[in-house]
Amino acid sequence: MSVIAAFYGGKSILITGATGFLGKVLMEKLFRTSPDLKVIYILVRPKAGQTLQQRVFQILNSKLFEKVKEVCPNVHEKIRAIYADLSQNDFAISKEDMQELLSCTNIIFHCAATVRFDDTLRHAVQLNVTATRQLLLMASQMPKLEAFIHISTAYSNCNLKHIDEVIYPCPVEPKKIIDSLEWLDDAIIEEIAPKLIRDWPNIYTYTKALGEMVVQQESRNLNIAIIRPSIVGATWQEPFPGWVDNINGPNGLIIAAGKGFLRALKATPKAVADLIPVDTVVNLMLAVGWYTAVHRPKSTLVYHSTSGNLNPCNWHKMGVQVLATFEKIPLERAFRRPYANFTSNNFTSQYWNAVSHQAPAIIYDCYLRLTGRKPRMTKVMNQILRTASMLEYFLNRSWEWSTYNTEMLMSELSPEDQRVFNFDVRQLNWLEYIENYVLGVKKYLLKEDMAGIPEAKQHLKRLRNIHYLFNTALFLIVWRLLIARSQMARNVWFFIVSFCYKFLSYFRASSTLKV
Ligand SMILES: CCCCCCCCCCCCCCCCCCCCCCCCCC(=O)SCCNC(=O)CCNC(=O)[C@H](O)C(C)(C)COP(=O)(O)OP(=O)(O)OC[C@H]1O[C@@H](n2cnc3c(N)ncnc32)[C@H](O)[C@@H]1OP(=O)(O)O
Ligand SMILES: NC(=O)C1=CN([C@@H]2O[C@H](COP(=O)(O)OP(=O)(O)OC[C@H]3O[C@@H](n4cnc5c(N)ncnc54)[C@H](OP(=O)(O)O)[C@@H]3O)[C@@H](O)[C@H]2O)C=CC1
Repeated sequence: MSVIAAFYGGKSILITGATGFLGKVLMEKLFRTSPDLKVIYILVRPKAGQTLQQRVFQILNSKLFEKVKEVCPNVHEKIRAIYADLSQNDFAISKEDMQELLSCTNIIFHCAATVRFDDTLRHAVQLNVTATRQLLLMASQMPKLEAFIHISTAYSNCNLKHIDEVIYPCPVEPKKIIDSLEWLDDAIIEEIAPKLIRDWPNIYTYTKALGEMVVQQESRNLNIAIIRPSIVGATWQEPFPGWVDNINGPNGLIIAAGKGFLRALKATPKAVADLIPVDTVVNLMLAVGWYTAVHRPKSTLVYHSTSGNLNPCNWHKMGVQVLATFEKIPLERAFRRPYANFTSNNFTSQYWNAVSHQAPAIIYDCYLRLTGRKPRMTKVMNQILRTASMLEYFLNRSWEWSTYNTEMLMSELSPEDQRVFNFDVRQLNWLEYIENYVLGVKKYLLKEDMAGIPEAKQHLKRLRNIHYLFNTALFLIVWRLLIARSQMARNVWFFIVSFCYKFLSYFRASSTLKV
């Protein structure tokens, strides 16, 4: 019997960010392994014209929750969606709902955040810092609270090379930033943002670092732990391999590569690709929730959920395997054949951008114009290149994250818990994982049918023929122009033709002699 699964039985659990990538996998695992839990409160806002109930209905009826429905048929009754907007005062939660949350919650998993790298400083601080402070304040008024688990990121201190499982101070106090944002106008905030974030690469990682400081400063007597995942990828094993549902991080790049839009990337081939499967992160979160509540460590413990120091993979290996999978299982209606080139050199990268990305997009848009359609490829290409350039910082560096706390926790688990809540990334087979990941992107994110694979392969063959035809035509045109304009080109051409002629004559003569 799993000790951790039993621990969550009968508990009231509050999850923020439950509609996000990590949040959904967390809920799924909780319902599947502890179907006798009392209730999961989720703080949700209406979005994209959907009410709270519609959003919950959609999640529970998704493929991800298929297994849950078998083990926990009354899952609908155990989930309680509470209207909340984390960027508002008191989260805009009604008095009755707040009362219920304060009096009943046993465990909090705080996953909500804005993960956009280019968000405004005001919004990112509101979500990643102020909302964390507000939630801690709420937590301090919860008499039954046993543990508060805060999800940060392994990149919150990416301005350092070696990162320990400790909270590092930020140069400016979070409180000072929160206070000043109250009276500064947006234009001034955006002007001072680059000065504030200093050597952090973007607003996201900076505000996540501030969020950790807030956790440390406002922890009062609470049992708190911080989890820092690196780049969270598709599921490894549970509930099934390869599940993924948004275009963040690697996912967008995998699609862009598979569709033949992205054929080169400014990345250091040997740099560590620190991906961590989402189910591994969730297993660690649940183990940390149990450990923090039951063992009550004296200080706030930080746990790294990373793969680089235990089972490293690099971008080259990852890129090669992504391409190998596209050979077997191509995406439908590709723009060009998938091809990949990792380069860390600025000049080469700009060359590839011009030749492999911008030129084909312009040519295709000309074709669309000529055939009376609206050009769109240049816009799509620019968006992909913008995203790729935002991720460049992470593709050209390696970090060392120590994992003492994570390994200590692993050794504290019973063999059964180590199996049910496995977060030992040493057991991960990268080649298999990446293949399932790419397959998952095709099936669950792009919703492409496997029956369409033969047609997709046929389409790639046609693209290859077009490519050869195009290159031959280009060569002939360039050659014709050169011959017409340059005496030297004519001389070279004359030399090549006469050399070939002499070689053929010699070959014919010698074969006649042999006979
Ligand atoms: C030898 C082999 C060589 C191979 C060579 C090469 C080939 C390559 C082979 C492949 C190899 C694989 C390597 C993988 C590398 C991975 C590196 C990852 C590093 C990650 C580090 C992460 C570290 C930190 C980790 C963390 O700690 S946390 C999480 C990380 N955070 C992020 O990953 C957010 C980033 N992104 C943004 O910050 C924003 O995306 C931004 C970028 C500003 C754009 O922003 P923008 O241009 O505005 O575009 P969007 O608004 O995003 O969307 C644009 C359009 O897509 C639509 N759309 C948005 N969503 C969705 C959605 N769900 N579902 C459906 N559609 C959506 C939206 O509707 C809009 O459509 P439209 O309206 O135009 O029609
Ligand atoms: N994905 C990754 O690679 C990594 C993620 N992390 C951390 O993990 C956590 C979860 O990330 P992930 O699941 O990927 O992110 P998602 O973007 O998928 O999910 C973010 C969640 O936060 C919610 N949210 C955002 N703004 C508000 C708001 N104003 N009010 C209420 N809810 C809000 C979203 O709700 P809605 O659906 O309504 O938008 C969504 O549920 C974050 O803290 C992130 O920093 C850390 C390392 C890597």
